[in-house]
Amino acid sequence: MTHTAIDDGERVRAGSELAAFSRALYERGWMPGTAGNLSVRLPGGTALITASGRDKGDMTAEDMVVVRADTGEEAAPGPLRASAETTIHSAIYRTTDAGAVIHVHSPYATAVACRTGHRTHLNSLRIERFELLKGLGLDDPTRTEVPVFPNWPDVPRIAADVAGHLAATPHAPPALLITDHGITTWGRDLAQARNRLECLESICQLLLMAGPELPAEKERLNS
Ligand SMILES: CSCCC(=O)C(=O)COP(=O)(O)O
Ligand SMILES: [Zn+2]
Repeated sequence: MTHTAIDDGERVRAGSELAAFSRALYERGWMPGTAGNLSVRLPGGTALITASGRDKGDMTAEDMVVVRADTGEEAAPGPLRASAETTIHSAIYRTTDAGAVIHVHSPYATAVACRTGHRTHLNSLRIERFELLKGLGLDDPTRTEVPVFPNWPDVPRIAADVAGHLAATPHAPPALLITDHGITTWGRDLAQARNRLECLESICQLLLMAGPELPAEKERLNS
């Protein structure tokens, strides 16, 4: 099967699952005002991703676009445009074995991304000791460094940063933050990516409740 010949039954099944996850994440308040995007890897080097600018609380299987998994190029002409952030999903599919990617603007992770990130440099959020780290599938579940990327207006530039970081960091956690923007997680399927997102959103809530300064923030303030 080539990347343009997607089995229609598979496309509708995957599209229905994407739509259901999107509606559920919207209901939690994590995809306000059309924010966020989700994708799944499909056979034949493709991926299915949410269309750009749609109300994420009102998605159906028809609101999805087939793209090339490795580049994000739309696989066939059609009326819908793929998410404006498709290249970030492609960067993850190119450099990991992820089967699904979720990006949301959930409040606690986004607040931590705002306070930890740098406008022009890659930073990272060190997380230690939280029991919820065990939900991320890490080699060492006692600690991790979640990268925090600059929110370049040119999305492919964010994607290039992400691809470079993941290619150079074999034990990177299945998650990233974009400062002033949001959080992205991935896993073998949407359920695993969503569970990892829940763990990180909860950890970020706890970090914000635990003290006035975040670890990376302290370093940044002292530098
Ligand atoms: C109103 S949110 C601005 C764009 C964004 O950050 C996002 O997550 C949604 O973009 P998409 O093109 O996937 O709708
Ligand atoms: Zn976004």
